[in-house]
Amino acid sequence: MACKFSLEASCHPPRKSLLKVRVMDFITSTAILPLLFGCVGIFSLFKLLQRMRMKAYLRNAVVVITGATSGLGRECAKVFYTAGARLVLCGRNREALEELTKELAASLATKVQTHKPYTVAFDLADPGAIVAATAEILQCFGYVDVLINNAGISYRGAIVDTTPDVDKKVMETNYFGPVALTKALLPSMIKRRQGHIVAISSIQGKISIPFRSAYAASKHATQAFFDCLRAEMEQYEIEVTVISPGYIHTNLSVNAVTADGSKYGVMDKTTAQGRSPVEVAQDVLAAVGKKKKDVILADLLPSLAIYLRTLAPGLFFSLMASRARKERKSKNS
Ligand SMILES: NC(=O)C1=CN([C@@H]2O[C@H](COP(=O)(O)OP(=O)(O)OC[C@H]3O[C@@H](n4cnc5c(N)ncnc54)[C@H](OP(=O)(O)O)[C@@H]3O)[C@@H](O)[C@H]2O)C=CC1
Ligand SMILES: CCCCCCCCCCCCCCCC(=O)OCC(=O)COP(=O)(O)O
Repeated sequence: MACKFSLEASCHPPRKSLLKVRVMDFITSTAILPLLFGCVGIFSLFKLLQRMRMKAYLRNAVVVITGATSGLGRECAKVFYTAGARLVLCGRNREALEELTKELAASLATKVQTHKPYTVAFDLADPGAIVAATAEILQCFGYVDVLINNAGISYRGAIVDTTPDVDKKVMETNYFGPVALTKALLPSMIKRRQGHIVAISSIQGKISIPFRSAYAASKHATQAFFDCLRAEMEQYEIEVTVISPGYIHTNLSVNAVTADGSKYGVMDKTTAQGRSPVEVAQDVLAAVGKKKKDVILADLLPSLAIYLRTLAPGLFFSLMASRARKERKSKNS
């Protein structure tokens, strides 16, 4: 048998192409090619099955989305609607919810059957309103398959200037509200031994940056609560997904509250340069469909910062202190 690696040609091709010829020869003469095709085939089949399972999971599922009036929540409404979910859209602005419902109904038909969303307007900072909203949802649908705790408010300010009322407002909206809504829906999920709770947290649920104390605290608390919930709900087969995005191009910074309680009203550069909420909503849909437990949706730097906080906290704290100095300086100049 001829050895494939011997140099047979009398006219020597250049070194690089010779190597190419040898590699190609090796691939075609061994079992590598069928093996490669086999692996690609198995991988594609796995992906196809995963996609099919994901679609079946969300089709006709009762999905409650808070903060559906704008930004990420609005885009989540669109992707879950297109996936065939039976939506319950929540927010404080009833008109914006109705407008979104009309927009969804007018959107192009998809391959799956879509359902007219149901809307419930309530304030997450009002515990009584949460109880009433839950009762309304359960009376209408009987159960909830997926709860997406997306609504939230951000904050900008120095700790020394911030009134306790501002700290409370941010914690009520971002932490106590979602916790109360989740607890109100849990008994029916436990009874069915089925359900999925999603929390839209933030990179700031993993690391704290200066002048975001109330926001970062509320998101750290969110991460902690839903991590505990995941462990406690495993026995009932209830899924818990915590999603931590980096900057998204929404009105979050415009709607942020400042140290004295007034509206910040500015579209920050970081927010404006953030990811498109349409793309982030697609990632949320995929994370829910794949029943992921903890997902970071951010660029390399924020993701590395999380590791730095754990592996070299001293260095991370110095970087944050320098960031605070710089921010203070630019504000005073
Ligand atoms: N944009 C970003 O850079 C990032 C955002 N996130 C998170 O994504 C989530 C969505 O924010 P995003 O879309 O960006 O911001 P938006 O300001 O566009 O949306 C916030 C939503 O929350 C709702 N909301 C606010 N306060 C309350 C309340 N008291 N009761 C009920 N609903 C309320 C608002 O509805 P309404 O005013 O009608 O009540 C609105 O629909 C938040 O949890 C945020 O922390 C995470 C990382 C980055
Ligand atoms: C090994 C090298 C590591 C280098 C790490 C350097 C440290 C860099 C710090 C990066 C900080 C990133 C902060 C990201 C914050 C973020 O994405 O927040 C998302 C939000 O929730 C936005 O809300 P906001 O109201 O603050 O706009």
